[in-house]
Amino acid sequence: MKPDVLADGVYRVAAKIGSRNLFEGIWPIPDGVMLNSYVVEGSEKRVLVDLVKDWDGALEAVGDQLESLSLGEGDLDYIIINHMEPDHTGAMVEIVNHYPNVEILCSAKAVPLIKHFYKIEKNVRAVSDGETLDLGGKTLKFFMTPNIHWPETMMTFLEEDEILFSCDAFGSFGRYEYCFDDELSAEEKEKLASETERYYANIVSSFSPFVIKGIAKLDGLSIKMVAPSHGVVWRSEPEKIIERYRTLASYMQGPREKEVTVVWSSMYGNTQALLSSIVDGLKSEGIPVHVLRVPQTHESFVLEKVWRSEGLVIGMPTYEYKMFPPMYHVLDILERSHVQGRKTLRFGSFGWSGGAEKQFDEFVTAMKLDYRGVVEYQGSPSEEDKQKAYDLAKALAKDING
Ligand SMILES: Cc1cc2nc3c(=O)[nH]c(=O)nc-3n(C[C@H](O)[C@H](O)[C@H](O)COP(=O)(O)O)c2cc1C
Repeated sequence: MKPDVLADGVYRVAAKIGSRNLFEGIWPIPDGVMLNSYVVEGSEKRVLVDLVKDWDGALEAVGDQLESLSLGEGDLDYIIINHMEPDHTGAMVEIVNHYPNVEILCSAKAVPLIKHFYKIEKNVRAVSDGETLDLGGKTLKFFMTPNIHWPETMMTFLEEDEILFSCDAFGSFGRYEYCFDDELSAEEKEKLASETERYYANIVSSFSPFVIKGIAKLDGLSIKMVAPSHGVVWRSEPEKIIERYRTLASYMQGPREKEVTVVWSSMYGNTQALLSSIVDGLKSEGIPVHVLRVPQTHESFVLEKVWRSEGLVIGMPTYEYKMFPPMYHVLDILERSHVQGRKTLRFGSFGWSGGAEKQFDEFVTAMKLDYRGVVEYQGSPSEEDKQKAYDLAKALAKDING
């Protein structure tokens, strides 16, 4: 890859990470992910904003691009660390060794993390909220935006070119042929939209109140480009991705989309036997329905759909006096991501004692679900069970549609 030019003296140096990797060791990335760093050259000082980890050749790729910008040994004055997560800092030791006199600028909360993760204490300086750094004709301004995504997170704004280096915020999964959103084909734009939403749900959703606060902090800034550390640079209408993130964050408290996500599992088909009654009942009200089976569908995709949906239906049998284990895992992920308040139904089969419902009740409480009831039956469902499921699902959809 070659560096991409954002403005005079401003470059993206990026690496494409392949699809065989899991992001954060959990989340599938069937279309890979971008690791973006940025170079800003003033007339006096040169800066690298965010780093990479040595992952799938990223360090070499970014190193080659830095060399092509004549950023050889000794030619870099500052490294800005917006966020300490190792996908943006993993190669810090190698990069600092290459630029031994470089000064690292970061938030106060990042200083001890740099010490403990990388044993680096020399030439590390905390910057404060609103502080500026003059590079000679280019001025960087720092905004503390804690918890988007870790407590030490900040963003960096290049005043003259009106470019926001936002690190994890406004990011997306996926690898893209081109640097800027307006260069993508219609097909790539579609992928970008859905990979932005899945990235948000998987990585950022739990921090939604901080996203809303962080966006409020950016109010009043004239932003020409949003340059995150994953995905593309938003150039065509940067306010749209900021608005999109505001909407995604608002799904935590609501309002959410008038949609229902049905998450179901079944060992021998008895729970599955009620699925069509549920789906038919929902669809009879014309509401969009997402139907996802677990464990066949990874929780990454389940979380994406549940995050946006006002309605949730969980189908699962009893297993060893408790919930079917893959569904327990999915609900645990949903709870950690602060999925709350969904209008919810459950259905499922048991053999002799039941037990799934008792354990599910704990999630109903923890997730503050607006629980509309359960259709639970021994063995296979009766015609009455099917009718009850249809009626409950229809009533749920009707209520959501308002
Ligand atoms: C490994 C295993 C453990 C089970 N444990 C229980 C149990 O503790 N209590 C119970 O009522 N049924 C239990 N069952 C029975 C199932 O809940 C029952 O077969 C149900 O119909 C399965 O639904 P499915 O066909 O949707 O998988 C168990 C079944 C299996 C295979």
